[in-house]
Amino acid sequence: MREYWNSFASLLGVLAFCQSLLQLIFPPQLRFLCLKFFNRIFHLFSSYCYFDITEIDGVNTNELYNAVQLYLSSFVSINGSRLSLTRALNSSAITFGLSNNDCIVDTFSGVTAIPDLFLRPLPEEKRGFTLRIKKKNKSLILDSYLDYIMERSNEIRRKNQDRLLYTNSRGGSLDSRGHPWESVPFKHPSTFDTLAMHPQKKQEIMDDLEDFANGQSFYQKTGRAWKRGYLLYGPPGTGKSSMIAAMANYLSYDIYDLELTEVHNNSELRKLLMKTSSKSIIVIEDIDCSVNLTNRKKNNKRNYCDPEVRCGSGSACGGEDGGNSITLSGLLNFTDGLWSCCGSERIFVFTTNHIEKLDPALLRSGRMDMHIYMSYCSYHALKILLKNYLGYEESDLDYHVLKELSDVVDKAEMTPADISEVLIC
Ligand SMILES: Nc1ncnc2c1ncn2[C@@H]1O[C@H](COP(=O)(O)OP(=O)(O)OP(=O)(O)O)[C@@H](O)[C@H]1O
Ligand SMILES: [Mg+2]
Repeated sequence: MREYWNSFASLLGVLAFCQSLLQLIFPPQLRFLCLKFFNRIFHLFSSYCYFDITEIDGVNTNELYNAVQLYLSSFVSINGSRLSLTRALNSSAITFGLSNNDCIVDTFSGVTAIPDLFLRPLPEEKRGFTLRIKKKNKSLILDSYLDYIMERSNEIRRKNQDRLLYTNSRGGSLDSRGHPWESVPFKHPSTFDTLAMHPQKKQEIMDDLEDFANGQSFYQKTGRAWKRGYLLYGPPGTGKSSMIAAMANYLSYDIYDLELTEVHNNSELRKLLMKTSSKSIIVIEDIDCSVNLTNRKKNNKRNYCDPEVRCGSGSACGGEDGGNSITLSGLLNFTDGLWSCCGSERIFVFTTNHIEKLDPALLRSGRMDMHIYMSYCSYHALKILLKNYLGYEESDLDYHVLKELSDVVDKAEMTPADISEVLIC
């Protein structure tokens, strides 16, 4: 590594010397021609090729430049003698960057040969980076290395950035950038540690989420869209919304809270879906209340004008796109159809207090992969609440008190929300 650095640095030194010599002796035009000539000679005999990644590409900003900048921040240690510090919008993390004329030698092991990659910031008047690759490795690694940088930078960005909670509560109107979603930083403190439920069930859900997040190759191999559906059901105050927040915090995903009553038709639903990003949880809360989703058979036999298969307040007819309400089939397409696969690594979560009101089509396996019953407070859940609110471990409590609690808690049919209120007082 050091070898490459030294040879490159000495080459730069020679070039800088030639340049200053030229400045002294020749007029600017001749100087320019000479430099061009030297450059040609240099590149002809060099075993490397060079790529400039500039900040601005014509009038557009260069996405690759930002990606490289972020990627390099993962290399630079705080011990460096001179570093640039940045903090991006919506980010709580500070990233480090190279200052001018510093360079980094990277090795990329995605291919058989280990290529020499050399990233160096361009001089200040032209902000950018130079990437140096051995000529013989150029075709072998260039594309895959750049893809790798883009992927890594997205990962770093996601890790550094505050997660966002999106809503479509403005109805169908778009913001100034043409986005149908509005967002605020997502700061819900619920985690799987604070969630009161049976530890075994909790672990099952965490394992399932983990498998999903790490399952890219499985989904590719089996030809399945990389998405997963969870249906959370149970009485009010049993932690369905808290579970969604815990999932998002566990996986570091954004949340899209879809307000179905604000969606006018199926095509609008599709557009909303298209504008969601990967690594996100798309939530429809209280699905039985937001839409009338019963009796899909009628939906199939009759037409979309049947008020029983429509949702929202409007009931004007007009087919899938012309009307002002969405249909059950539109919603099923949203979660399951071809459009659900635009983007990847997305989780759908539906919640309901009344699972019996939902159409079997929504419940069939494959559509909602996991049905999670959020129950009244059990003894195990109670122990977690006692720890959260009062700091009591099981060992801090008297055996008889514990026995009494375990006897009464199931019969009491109290929700974790009820018990939390009692414990706060
Ligand atoms: N399982 C739980 N673990 C920890 N806290 C809980 C749990 N269930 C409820 N709570 C507490 O009760 C409050 C309300 O819970 P939450 O909103 O998650 O319930 P919900 O099931 O979504 O209710 P709803 O059906 O009315 O939407 C939470 O802010 C949390 O403090
Ligand atoms: Mg809720």
